[in-house]
This record gives sequence, structure tokens and C-alpha cells, in this order.
Amino acid sequence: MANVKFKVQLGGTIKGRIRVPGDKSISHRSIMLGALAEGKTTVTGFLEGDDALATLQAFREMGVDIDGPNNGNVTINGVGLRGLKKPNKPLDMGNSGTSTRLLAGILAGQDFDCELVGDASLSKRPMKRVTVPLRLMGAELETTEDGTLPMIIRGKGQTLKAIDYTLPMASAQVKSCVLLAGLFAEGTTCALEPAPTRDHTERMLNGFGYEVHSEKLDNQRMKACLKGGGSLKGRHIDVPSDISSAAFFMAAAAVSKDSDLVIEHVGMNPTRVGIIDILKLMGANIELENFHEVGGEPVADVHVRYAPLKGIHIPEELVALAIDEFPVLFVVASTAEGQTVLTGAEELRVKESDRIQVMADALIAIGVDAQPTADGMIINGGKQSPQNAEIQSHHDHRISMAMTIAGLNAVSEIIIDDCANVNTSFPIFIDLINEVGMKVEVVEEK
Ligand SMILES: O=C(O)C1=C[C@@H](OP(=O)(O)O)[C@@H](O)[C@H](O)C1
Ligand SMILES: C=C(OP(=O)(O)O)C(=O)O
Repeated sequence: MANVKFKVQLGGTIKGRIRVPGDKSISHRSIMLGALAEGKTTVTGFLEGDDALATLQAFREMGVDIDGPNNGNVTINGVGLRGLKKPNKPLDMGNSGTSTRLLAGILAGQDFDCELVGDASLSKRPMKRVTVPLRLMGAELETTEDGTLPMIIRGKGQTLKAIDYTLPMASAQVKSCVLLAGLFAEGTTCALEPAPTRDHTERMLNGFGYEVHSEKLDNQRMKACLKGGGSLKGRHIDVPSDISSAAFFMAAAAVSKDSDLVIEHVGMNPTRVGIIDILKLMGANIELENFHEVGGEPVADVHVRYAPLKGIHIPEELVALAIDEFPVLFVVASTAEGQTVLTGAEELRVKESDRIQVMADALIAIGVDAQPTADGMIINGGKQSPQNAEIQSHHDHRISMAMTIAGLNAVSEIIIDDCANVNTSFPIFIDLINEVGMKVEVVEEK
């Protein structure tokens, strides 16, 4: 396969009015719940990126009739909770942690064996976090000794046991895995999280008429519970634009002089808006306009104008609410005056890459004063020394995009290696970033 490199020209002013593609987390869940529902589910705004397409393809291979995607429109003819069929081959989850961990929960309750495989990056990511609770529920699963893919899920059609599970880490994927397995369990399954994480699974299950009870306990901890054995009713889902994709554009406009950008129809779920809170704490000028609700999820237009930024200690309670945005937030911190400190974010080490180490290496390579720590990063911003650099993305779409944004304030040319991975979450990233005022050339090397 050709190696796709991004050659980023320095500088630029970010202006315009854009719309970024659909939310990845909601797109995955629309296929999963649509497939498990009775009747037809129609989806608009579906993200046609490789990760969400891996989920779609997996359900096709399990016998679900799915039309599309066609310009973000998908129709799923649901087969009900007991209607999935054994696929003829291992299901390829590509680069997608969300597909793998949520599907593991669904597959644990089936009456057929199934194998999940993935690419080099996904095959290194920890899966014990889902095999541990699923085994407690009575599921039979096998992984490598290290607890990584490939994963075999042995389905005997057994009814799973409901559990009351306290998650050891703040992870929406683990919470969702447990709740989805809970659909196939006898009794009430609960997932208690150490800090609130994205709640799209709970919201969407409720939207499909499957009651999930969520309550806030002490210390902001959330507990979500559902009773097994119910049914989901097909519905329409309008997927809002992905705040995690919008984040690259918010950051770009926040760090470049004279910028003025509107990003339309962005998902504003309170469990996802950490990026906005953090940028505002740094001094960013962000206004939310045209607030409204689509299908149970709040959306707004995000208006960002340039303002000088300062370093901060990022409040730990915002970490899970901005978990995918740290690569680009590190870039923002490198341009802000003073020190930015991130703590409590060790989960970043087990994403598509080790996002603490990889971003520290990339920023140091372009002359930024950055210091990785066990659970975060210390960045002394506002002073970069000129250094030409060729950056490695390490199979991580968010590194490719974050380091592109670094070009706005870098003092020497940036080339990023291995960038085809932006297709996992944001296939039109380069078109949009060039449209709003950057100059990024895509070079394909055989
Ligand atoms: O549930 C989801 O859709 C996701 C949850 C997060 O992962 P963790 O739950 O592992 O933190 C996030 O990083 C990922 O991009 C999408
Ligand atoms: C962590 C991410 O996704 P996933 O875990 O689904 O691979 C991401 O998109 O940043």
C-alpha cells in the first residue's frame, strides 16, 4: 500500500463556515442497536469512515440486511436480540477499539462462536478490560496470553448472569460492553464508573425504547443499569457532527491570529464537551450558537475566534470528557503562554498509539518543550526552536491530524508519515483543513 504523507506548510489564518462528518461513537451504536432492534432503523449523518464501516460490515456478515451508506444515509433491517447469524469468517475490526469492545459484549450472548481480529495497532490494545466482566457474566472467551486480539467468543446460547460491575477505569467502551451483554442476561446488570464517560449507549438504548436507569452517586460517579431480556424498537437516528473531529478545527482557529470559524451542528452531549471547557479555561474565545436537540442528543454551532491563550493545569474531572482530544490539546498547549500540565490521563497510553509518548516525541521533534509523565504531560508553551521534522503517526489518526494543526505555529516545515489512517474517523479532513486556510499537500509514496 502507498504511504500517504502530509506535507504541512507553515502558518495560515482559519476562516469559514464548515460542517464536519458524523459522530463516530454514535455511528457505531446506530448500527449495533439498529441491528438488534425489531423493525427498520434509518440513520442520517452516518460517518462513512473505516471504523464505523467495520462495525457495519460485521453486522452484514452476521446476516443483517443493511442498505447504504449513501451520503450518510443507512437503513438497517433489524433482526431482534436473537436474530444474528454465525459469520463465515473472523470479523475484522480494523483499527477500531469501539467496534471490538462493544461487539464483544453483544457476541457474548449469542449461540455461535465468533472470532474478532484487527490491525497492528488494535492487536496491541488491552482486551482484558472486557474479558474480565464478560467472564463474570458467564461468557466464554479466549485471547492471547497478553489479553489482546485475536479474541474468540464461544457462544452457547446460554443466558448470561447479570452483574453489578465497578469499572476499574473510566471507559465508555467497557461500560457499553457490560450493558450490551446485559441485554442477554437474566436480571439487572449495572456498570458503575469511576468518573462520567460518554453516555451515548444509555441514551440510544432509551431512544430504542429499552429502559436504562442512570443515576449519579457520590463523587460524580455514575451508575447505569438495565434489565435483560427486553426488546428494542427500530427508529430514526440523526447523527450530529463529531465534536472529536470538530476539535481539530476549534484548536486551529484558537491558535492562529485573526481566525474566525463556525463549525455547524456539532454534538454537544455533556459527556463530550471537555474540549470546549478546557479551551475556554486557556482563554479561547468560543461561543455556542443555535443550540437545539436532534434525536436525544444536543447540538450547536461552535464559533471560534482567535484570542491569546495561557497554560493551565487541566482539571482531572475533564479528562474523560475530552479523552480523544488530548493530541490536539497538546498542540494548543505548545502555543499557549506558560505551562500546561495534564495529570490523571494514563488511559491515553492504550489508545491507537501511546498518545502520551508519541505526542511528546512529535512535539519535541518540532522544537517544543514537552515532558511526558506516567499519566500525562508537562508542556512549556509559547517558545519553539526551529527544527525540521518528519513525524511518525504510529497508526494513529489523531496523531496525523493533531500534528497537521501543529503546522500553524511551527517554525519549520512538518512532514507526517503514514497518514492514510485519517480515513478511520475523518475521511475529508484534508479537504476541510485546506478549505479553511491551511496548506497541506498529500504525497503518496509507493
Ligand atoms: O465508547 C466510545 O465510543 C469511545 C470511548 C472512548 O474509549 P474508552 O472507553 O476506551 O476510553 C474513546 O476513546 C473512543 O474513541 C470512543
Ligand atoms: C480511541 C479512539 O477510537 P477507538 O478506541 O474506537 O479505536 C479514537 O477514535 O480516538
